[in-house]
Amino acid sequence: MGTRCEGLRDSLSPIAYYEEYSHFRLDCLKIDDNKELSMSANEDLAKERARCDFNVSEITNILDGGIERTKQRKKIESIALSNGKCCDVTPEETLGPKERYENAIRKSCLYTKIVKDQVLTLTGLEVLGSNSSVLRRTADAFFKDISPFLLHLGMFVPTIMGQGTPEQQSYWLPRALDFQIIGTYAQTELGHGTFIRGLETTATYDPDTEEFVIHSPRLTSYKWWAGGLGKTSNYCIVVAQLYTQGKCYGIHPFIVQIRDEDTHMPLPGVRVGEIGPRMGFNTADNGFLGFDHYRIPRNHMLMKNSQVLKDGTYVKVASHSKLTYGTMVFVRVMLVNEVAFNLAKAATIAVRYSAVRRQSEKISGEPEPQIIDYVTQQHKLFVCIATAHALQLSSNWLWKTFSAVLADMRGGNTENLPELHALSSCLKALSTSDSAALIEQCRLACGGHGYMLSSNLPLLYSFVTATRTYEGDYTVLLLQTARFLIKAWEQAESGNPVTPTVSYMEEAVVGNKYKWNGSAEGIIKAAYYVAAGKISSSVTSIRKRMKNGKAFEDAWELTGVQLVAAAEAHCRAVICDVYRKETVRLTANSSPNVKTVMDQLNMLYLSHWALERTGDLLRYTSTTEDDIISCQQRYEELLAAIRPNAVGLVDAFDFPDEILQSTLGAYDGRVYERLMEEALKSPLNAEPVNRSFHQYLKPLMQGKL
Ligand SMILES: CCCCCCCCCC/C=C\CCCCCCCC(=O)SCCNC(=O)CCNC(=O)[C@H](O)C(C)(C)COP(=O)(O)OP(=O)(O)OC[C@H]1O[C@@H](n2cnc3c(N)ncnc32)[C@H](O)[C@@H]1OP(=O)(O)O
Ligand SMILES: Cc1cc2nc3c(=O)[nH]c(=O)nc-3n(C[C@H](O)[C@H](O)[C@H](O)COP(=O)(O)OP(=O)(O)OC[C@H]3O[C@@H](n4cnc5c(N)ncnc54)[C@H](O)[C@@H]3O)c2cc1C
Repeated sequence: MGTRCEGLRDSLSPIAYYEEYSHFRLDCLKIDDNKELSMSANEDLAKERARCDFNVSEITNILDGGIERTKQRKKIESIALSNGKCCDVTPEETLGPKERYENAIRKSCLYTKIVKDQVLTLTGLEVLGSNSSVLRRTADAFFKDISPFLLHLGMFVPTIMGQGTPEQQSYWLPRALDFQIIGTYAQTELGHGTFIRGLETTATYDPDTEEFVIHSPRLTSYKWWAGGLGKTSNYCIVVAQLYTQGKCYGIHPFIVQIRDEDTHMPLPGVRVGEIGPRMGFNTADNGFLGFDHYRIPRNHMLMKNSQVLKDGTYVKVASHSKLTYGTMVFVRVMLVNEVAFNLAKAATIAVRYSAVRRQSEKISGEPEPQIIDYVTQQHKLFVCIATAHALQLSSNWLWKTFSAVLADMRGGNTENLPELHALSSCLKALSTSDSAALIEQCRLACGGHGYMLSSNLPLLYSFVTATRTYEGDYTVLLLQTARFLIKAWEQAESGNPVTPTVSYMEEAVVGNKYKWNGSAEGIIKAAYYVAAGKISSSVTSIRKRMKNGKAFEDAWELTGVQLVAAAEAHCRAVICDVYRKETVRLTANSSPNVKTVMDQLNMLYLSHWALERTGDLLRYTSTTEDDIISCQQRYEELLAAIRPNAVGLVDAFDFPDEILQSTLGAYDGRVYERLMEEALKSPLNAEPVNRSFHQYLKPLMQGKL
């Protein structure tokens, strides 16, 4: 679909290509076969680029984290994309389930080989660290849906790194990084996903043989969902209840071989398969897994945080009981970046398409405007660009926070873990939920063509909406953050110091109402006051319920709706704050126009959320109706100010066409030509008359059925 992919069939024009693969002439579709479909770029998009008043690559560099990182990313992308093998001549989505999976494996192996042979030599293991987002982004040129290797790199390897002893790491990591073994992360079971203390798979230590016996006692204990488990992996991390010397010590991670390394047959005592069609992830062979008293060596328990000695003695090593949950925290941090990137893709597609698409008349008889000139369209789209920036910058900030806490923990200090857990939980929840909603908004903004799979918007949505559920459901994670907030509120009330991300509570506990001020800093402060107000209301409700005789757990449960809203408000304030501070910091040395447009986007985001939460502002601050009116006016002015730079802003995300994989979003804007080219690839167009006509339609129509 992108320029390099076209190279695969360079010798054939689209019409000739179609005729080659079909058996009837294009005049059936009423296309004049003397004319080529237009190969020239769309003029409206060219005009948009000409009117953009800032240096696009400056913003690209900011989003990448500096000019050197942009260069590095482009180098990796060009290595991976240069041979054109990433593209499918037959669209992935028109294949049957087996062929899709096989094709995904073919491409995963191809991509892995490119990474191993060419990218790793360039970056070293950095590619899995700070460059992993580049690896992830580039992978999208190979897969429209998901690679079956995602869990291997995304969770199997990180779990060994985070939960294995140095000896275990030096044994397993070289094999895993070289893809001699492929693994996944099997935690969720049919019966339990959220409540992991309730998992039912058991790992019972047998000191006589120095082995663990892994067992699935009932149907609900079957592992369910792990990506790449159904057909691809031969190893996996299994999270199971550890029993030794007759006592249960709770859930622990184990490395379990499930298939023969040579034949790939499931090993005796292992029952493994794929879970069937899903809304998305259909190339990721998500699987089920059960064990019948299956034995693994003692040293296959990942023993960094706790150990079982040869005689069965249990030894706790870690200073914090939740360190076994470390991989989940890591992935939640990664996911903020993941969804920012996917939202940026959707925004690019929808903004470019809106510059190409013309519809209706603003003034009777006048030419039809580009749909991006409707203010309602700008309202739908510009917040998507701003949110992609907000989440990208928040994700960089969260990564730094995560790295600092990790460094502390290496020195035995787990003091900041609760704050990291609270932050990563709510940022994961809000970023995935916002991104899914806004990607759907981008699809709606593209009208009927947005519904085409070839636009790539439906697949982006089906992927991102899953991120709201996996790695901790939205509500469940916000309730985790709420636990932290309520405790912090009580600390602040009693005059004790609180941690940096909740320091706003120290001022807010006094109970004064904040007077609205429409500056960026004023809106952020108001957002913190809204959060404080909601936390305070939740505390009051819990206390009232307890005063009326409820136990704390019941009072908490009954206050759940307010607690989730409080955690949401807290997280929104944090995102607004981080987005503002990072924008100011990162544009300090930028050219004036870059500074201006980044500031406009930031103000748009802040005003958007102020307007979305007017009820809260009126309730928890001294905001007046006049303040809301001026905020609305400012918001509309910002839409108009951003409009001329909209295409430049999405160009700054710098997605090659191969990564966007969209008929509507390609750089040259040949939307209609690409839609037709893709339609012509439909298997139903491979013959003029489908056999069902003779089998069913004709007998029906002739009354002979
Ligand atoms: C070729 C391909 C190229 C690819 C390129 C590779 C690039 C890689 C990047 C890719 C990035 C991502 C890809 C990943 C794809 C992932 C797919 C999906 C995987 C999964 O879904 S795995 C399964 C995840 N499961 C969950 O998340 C379960 C959610 N549930 C929980 O986390 C917990 O059960 C809980 C809800 C937190 C409750 O736990 P628990 O009951 O034990 O705890 P309590 O509620 O009683 O709380 C007690 C106490 O502990 C605190 N606490 C809880 N969790 C943590 C924690 N993690 N850290 C610190 N503290 C924690 C809690 O707050 C309480 O504290 P308090 O008592 O209040 O002080
Ligand atoms: C595409 C996809 C890929 C996945 N990949 C993996 C993988 O590789 N490995 C793996 O181990 N798992 C994987 N999972 C599983 C995933 O982690 C879980 O589905 C997720 O954690 C949610 O758990 P659940 O399904 O048990 O939902 P449930 O907990 O049953 O949630 C159902 C509803 O109940 C609500 N709820 C549950 N508990 C509470 C509570 N305490 N308070 C209030 N409300 C509550 C939730 O908010 C939700 O609305 C994957 C899931 C998906 C969709």
